Amino acid sequence: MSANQDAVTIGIVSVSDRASSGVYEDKGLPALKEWLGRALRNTIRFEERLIPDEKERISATLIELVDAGCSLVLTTGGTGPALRDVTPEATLAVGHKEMPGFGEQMRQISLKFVPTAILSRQCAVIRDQALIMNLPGQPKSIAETLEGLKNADGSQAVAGIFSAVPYCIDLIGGPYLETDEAVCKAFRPKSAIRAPSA
Ligand SMILES: Nc1ncnc2c1ncn2[C@@H]1O[C@H](COP(=O)(O)OP(=O)(O)OP(=O)(O)O)[C@@H](O)[C@H]1O
Ligand SMILES: Nc1nc2c(c(=O)[nH]1)N[C@H]1C(S)=C(S)[C@@H](COP(=O)(O)O)O[C@H]1N2
Repeated sequence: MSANQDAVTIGIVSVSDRASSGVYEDKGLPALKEWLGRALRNTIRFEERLIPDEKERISATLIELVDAGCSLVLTTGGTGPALRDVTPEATLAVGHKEMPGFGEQMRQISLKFVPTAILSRQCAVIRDQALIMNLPGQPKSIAETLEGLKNADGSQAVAGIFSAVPYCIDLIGGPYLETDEAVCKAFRPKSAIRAPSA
C-alpha cells in the first residue's frame, strides 16, 4: 500500500446450509477473497462469516459487520426461489436505502452465462456507511458478476457490478478504493478521481 492509499475492511459472508454444516467445503469465501485481492490495490482486512440460510442470523451478521467498520459487505448464496433462500429478505431488513441497480445489472450479466439467472433475487442496500450486496451462491458466479463479461480481445462486453462500487463507497464517506484496471476498471466522474498512487 502506498502513502495515499486507504485501507479497507470488507465483510464476506457465505450463506449455505450445507457448507456451514460441513456437508461440503465452502468455496464462497475463498472465491470472494481471491477476486477482491486481485481487483483491489488497497490493503484489505477481511471479516469472514460462514452461516446457514436463516434470516435472523443473516441480518444479525450483516449488522455486526457494518458495526465492526466494514465499508463493503458481500454475501454469496441464498438468493434463489427455494424455501430456505432468504438472503435478499435478510438484507432488505437491515438496509437504510435500497440500491436496485446492482441486482438488475447482476441479472443482466448472469443471463449471458446461464438462463436460470432469472431465478436469482440478489439485492443491494446501504446501511450506515456500508454498501451490502448479495451475489449468487454458485462459486464461479462471484467473479462473473463482479467482473462482468470480457470479449476475446480483453475489452469489456458487459460491465461487472464492481465498476460502480468505488464511487458508491466515496459517496457514503468510505475509503477511496483503487482497482487494478486489468481486472476491473472503476468508473468515477472526473471530479471524484484522485491522483493515482505510485
Ligand atoms: N458456499 C458454497 N461452497 C461451495 N459450493 C457452493 C456453495 N454454495 C453453493 N454452492 C454450489 O452451488 C450450487 C447451487 O447453490 P445453492 O445456493 O442453490 O445451494 P443450495 O442448494 O441452496 O444449498 P446450500 O444452501 O446448502 O448451499 C450448490 O448445489 C453447490 O454445488
Ligand atoms: N453468474 C451466474 N449467476 C447465476 C448462476 C450461475 O451459475 N452463474 N446460477 C443461477 C441459479 S441456478 C440460481 S437458482 C440463482 C440463485 O442462486 P443462489 O440461491 O445460490 O444464490 O443464481 C443464478 N445466478
